[in-house]
Amino acid sequence: MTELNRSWLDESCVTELTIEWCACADMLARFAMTTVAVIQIESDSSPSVLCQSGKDSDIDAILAQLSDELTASLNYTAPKLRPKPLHARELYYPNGVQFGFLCLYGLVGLNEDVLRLIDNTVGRMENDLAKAMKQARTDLPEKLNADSQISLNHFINSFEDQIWVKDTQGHYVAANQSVKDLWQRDPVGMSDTELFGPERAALFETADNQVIRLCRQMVVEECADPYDPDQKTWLETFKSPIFNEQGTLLGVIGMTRNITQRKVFQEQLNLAATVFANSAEGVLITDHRGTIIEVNEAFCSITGFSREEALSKNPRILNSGCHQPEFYQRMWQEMLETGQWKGEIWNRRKDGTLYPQTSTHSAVYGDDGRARYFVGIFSDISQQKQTEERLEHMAYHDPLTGLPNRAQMHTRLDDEIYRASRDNSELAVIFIDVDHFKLINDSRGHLVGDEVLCELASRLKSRVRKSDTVARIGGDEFVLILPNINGAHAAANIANSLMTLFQKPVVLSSEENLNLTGSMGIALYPQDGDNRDKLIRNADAAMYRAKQQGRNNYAFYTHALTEQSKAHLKMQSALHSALPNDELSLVYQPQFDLLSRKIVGIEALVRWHSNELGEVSPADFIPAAERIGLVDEIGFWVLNQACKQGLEWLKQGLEFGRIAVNVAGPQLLSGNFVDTVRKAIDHSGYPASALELELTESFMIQNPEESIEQLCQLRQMGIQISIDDFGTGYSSLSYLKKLPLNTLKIDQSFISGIPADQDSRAIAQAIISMGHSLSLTVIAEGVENHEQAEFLQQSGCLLAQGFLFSKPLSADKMEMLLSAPVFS
Ligand SMILES: Nc1nc2c(ncn2[C@@H]2O[C@@H]3COP(=O)(O)O[C@H]4[C@@H](O)[C@H](n5cnc6c(=O)[nH]c(N)nc65)O[C@@H]4COP(=O)(O)O[C@H]3[C@H]2O)c(=O)[nH]1
Repeated sequence: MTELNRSWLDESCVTELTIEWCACADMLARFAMTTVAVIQIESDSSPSVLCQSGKDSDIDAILAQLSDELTASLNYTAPKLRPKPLHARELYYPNGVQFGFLCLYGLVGLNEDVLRLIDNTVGRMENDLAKAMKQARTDLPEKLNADSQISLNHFINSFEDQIWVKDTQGHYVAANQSVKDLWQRDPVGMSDTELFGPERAALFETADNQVIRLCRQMVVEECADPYDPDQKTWLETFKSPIFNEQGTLLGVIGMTRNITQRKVFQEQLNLAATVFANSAEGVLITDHRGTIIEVNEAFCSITGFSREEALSKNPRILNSGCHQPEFYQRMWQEMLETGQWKGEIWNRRKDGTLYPQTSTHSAVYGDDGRARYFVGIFSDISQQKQTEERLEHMAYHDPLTGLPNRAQMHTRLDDEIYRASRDNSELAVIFIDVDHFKLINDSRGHLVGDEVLCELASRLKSRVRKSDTVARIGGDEFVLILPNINGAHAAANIANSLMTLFQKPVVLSSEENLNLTGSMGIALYPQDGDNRDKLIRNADAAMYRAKQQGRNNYAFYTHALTEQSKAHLKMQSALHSALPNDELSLVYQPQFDLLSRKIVGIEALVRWHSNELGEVSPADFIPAAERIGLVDEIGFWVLNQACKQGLEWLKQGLEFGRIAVNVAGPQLLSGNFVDTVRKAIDHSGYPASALELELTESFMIQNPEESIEQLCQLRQMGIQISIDDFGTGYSSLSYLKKLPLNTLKIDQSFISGIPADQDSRAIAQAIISMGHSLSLTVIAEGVENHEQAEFLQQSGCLLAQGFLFSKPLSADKMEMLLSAPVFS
């Protein structure tokens, strides 16, 4: 409190001093023979003359000069005033604040005596100022209380905050009860040094001085409460300088409150802000309309959107399109109902890549109970998902070969059984065991064993369809699940082809070759077991039988199936040599007009006399040829042969109407059937109008599109089209109308039931009338007796073939028959 010159003195005190100092001034004026004045400096008003002796006309000018200087000085900092008169001495309060000047004007000379008297006078005056100040300090509380109905003490004691007043000397002159309670003493008369020690006092004083210098209220956050040993208490003090009506500084008043709680909140807020900013989890905050109002750094690094790009957008910018709208509807509904939603979402980053995240969305409610904000906290769980997938893969796969393990095989088999039962289809389970694998392991070591297993795994995988399962269920045991298998033969075919996988030696990394064999067991669903355990058990049992039978073999669960499939396989392999070995031939069965008894047509039927197997029925080998892809070749041979033979007979002048040749469905599906037929006709020179092609009804129904177009082309060539085995395929009238047909051939299963079976009779009659209504020729096959012929004739079917008239004949015999004019 050094610079500012404000009076500590009230009016009565000033009057007293004026009286006293006037006498002093008079005495000095007389002794020094000059004019003496005491000027009081006040910062917020003009300097004033407190007392004056003698007369000096310059006094007004001097006062004006002082006033200008004071006004020019900033912030109430009093300038070191040096009035113009010859001699002036400054007057100070004991605390160093300047009170004013003792001025001597028109001084003739300054001798030692005058100077001593001046010193004495200044000393006396400053002594008076000190006394007055002391008195003023003592009187201050009473002064503050004066004329107040509510006493100041009442007033300040009613605050819980600590209120105190210090004088310009830094002594407490007033304190409310709260101060006394907290500090456990009455601080009045004491200084901060006495109360808190010099260090803390210095801090307080610095703040006090600053308040005084700025001459306005300040808020100072002060260090921890000195009485708090843990230093956890924080104080906030409003400090303000106190001035009297004249603007003289009286001291400093302070109001201190405990802001520890606020500090704690503030710290928590700071902490939360730091957590928000530095969290590894992405955070986004939207307003109640769903507009993004804040995101954190992690949000930006996860999504790729900068803060500026995200703000004021809708979180839909992250929409991946992977979820249905209902998913988001359910999410919002749950959040609005419960205030929170937790779950996993697939989102899309700015660069378009998808990523999974776990999210917690929470609503933040306002005082009115309405959701004001929504906070979403999320983590990118791509890594976690990958780990989970890896773990799941490990849980369900064999680590050595990467194939599904036993657990996975069980699940897949259950699924396939369910599918097969739903679709009414069959499936096969094949159990494979490497023969003498233990020997390999023991003699060559486990590493070689592992190499063998890996090689086998990849061979097995490469041999089956994608929808099939190859599993390794332990050691050298593999299990194959083959859904949608078409019977035991198909399973046997696959088993056979799997056997060939063992034939090629395994080339080890040491470049050695290792020859292996395997044994397999096959169980079929549903015939060998309708559940997983039964199928596996039975396939396993079958595999043991294969081992017992000498290994390097496969076996079905039932012995009969094994034999049958082996026979089939044998037939299939023999079939490959049927054409090259010239083992095929044709026989011819005539077709008759029942009224005229004349031959109106001949059906060509293929025969196979296998060198290895003997006579094999076309009912067996034609389907086998279809399976192994030989039917086109055989069909072409039959067609050529029939055309050649027909031309031969025509050349001989024999009349036989047409030659009918059977066509297997796959021939039509091959795509170049029409060309094949054209080639056969062109090569042989046989007239197309004398050729009839027979297709089964079941094939035409299953493949209507493929059939109709090609049949139309054949018709255009003049070839007759007949539908074989009619009545077994449930063709509708409307479908039949679309087909370019000439003839319906009633299936022999209906003819065989005539005359005894009423249904057969009715069906035959219905077919006959249907054929006639469509203007088609109707012929019956498999007529074996007169009753059947009689019935057909009466029912309007006038064409027939069958053992009653003739069995299929060799070309020679047929020729003889054709030469005999009429059948009797
Ligand atoms: N029980 C009985 N059977 C009679 C009678 N009359 C004729 N059959 C037999 O009935 C079958 C008629 O041929 P499919 O219905 O076309 O049935 C044929 C046909 O679907 C197929 N097939 C025969 N040859 C060929 C051919 O060259 N190509 C094609 N794709 N299939 C052929 O093989 C099936 C069987 O032929 P096959 O054994 O020759 O048997 C012939 C024939 O010998 C009879 O009165 N009673």
